[in-house]
Amino acid sequence: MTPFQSVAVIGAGAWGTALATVAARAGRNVTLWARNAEHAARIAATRDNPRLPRVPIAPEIVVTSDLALAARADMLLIATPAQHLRGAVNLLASHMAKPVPVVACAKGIEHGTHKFMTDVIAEAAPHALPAILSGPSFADDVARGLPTAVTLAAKDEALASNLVQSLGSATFRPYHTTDIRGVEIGGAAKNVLAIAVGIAVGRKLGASAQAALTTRGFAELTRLGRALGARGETLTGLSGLGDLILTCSSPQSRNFALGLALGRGEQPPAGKLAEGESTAPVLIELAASQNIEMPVSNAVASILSGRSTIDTAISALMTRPFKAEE
Ligand SMILES: NC(=O)C1=CN([C@@H]2O[C@H](COP(=O)(O)OP(=O)(O)OC[C@H]3O[C@@H](n4cnc5c(N)ncnc54)[C@H](OP(=O)(O)O)[C@@H]3O)[C@@H](O)[C@H]2O)C=CC1
Ligand SMILES: O=C(CO)COP(=O)(O)O
Repeated sequence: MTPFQSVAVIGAGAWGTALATVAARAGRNVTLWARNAEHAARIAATRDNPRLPRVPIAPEIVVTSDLALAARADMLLIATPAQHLRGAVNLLASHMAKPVPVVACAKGIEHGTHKFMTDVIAEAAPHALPAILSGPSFADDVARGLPTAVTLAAKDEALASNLVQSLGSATFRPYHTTDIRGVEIGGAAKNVLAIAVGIAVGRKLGASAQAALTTRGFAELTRLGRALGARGETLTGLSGLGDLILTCSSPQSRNFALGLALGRGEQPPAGKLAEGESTAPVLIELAASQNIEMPVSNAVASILSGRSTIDTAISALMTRPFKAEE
């Protein structure tokens, strides 16, 4: 029997709902927590979440807005947006009676502190056992049971492996690692880079430009990862290169779709969370503090803040001094 029989998912958005479905398929007793009591009641009654429409929510998943109930689970998955993760874990911490694994499922870096998600968990809930789950996985694909593989990292290898045993199934295949930082960097940076590639595609710059930007984006993600102690195999693995490839190649990605709209000169899709928008300014601050060059991410941050037009940013990227490829 798995050491973690019950799972609570905190945050009933698209990803939280998909993860609740994953845990139920793996045979766990699942609670899905929504912060809004009315939303929780509606999802519980209709077994449908407007944030992930047309994906039936299994009857055995308990949907609630009672945080004390959710906090009783053997493991907790936090699926809020990255900038709300601290607030959610702060609330949870007062209900956590014993040290339980708290798995960050958000992709980003906290504004102001430059902290990655597991560091935020460790600060907000000192008794938690922080972990992170990330990789190429669209909520809709995952919830529909399409084959998906991700990375799950915790400091302790046995814990990471037990978490994998608790969530894995024939359609959802997590790989474990102890390289928490590597997993966090890949998930945060790929969203910013996907906006860049979306812009290029929206501007009709061609398939060659799409491949070049994705590859040079990966080079800067790797540079930052190495500087922060990430392992090469994590950066080239599912949560790094894997998620970058997915997000930089599909309009199903909200980050890519945001870039696409910007590149076409259209209004970005309304009400869609694109984490890269929040991550871009903090990512380039973090890179600058480490003396790491991230020209593609810088271009995205400049465009989003209005400091640069798209055409100026593209021209600046293409006229940088020639250099050796690394
Ligand atoms: N969607 C996807 O395919 C994937 C998403 N992710 C990551 O998961 C994270 C969440 O994304 P996603 O679920 O798609 O986003 P959504 O916009 O679909 O949902 C976000 C959810 O978070 C809830 N929320 C916001 N603030 C808080 C808070 N303070 N406490 C509790 N809940 C809160 C919202 O509640 P309310 O409804 O009340 O506003 C909403 O239900 C992001 O970091 C994203 O990068 C990772 C992999 C795949
Ligand atoms: O993280 C994701 C896929 O791995 C989801 O990507 P978007 O947030 O860009 O939709």
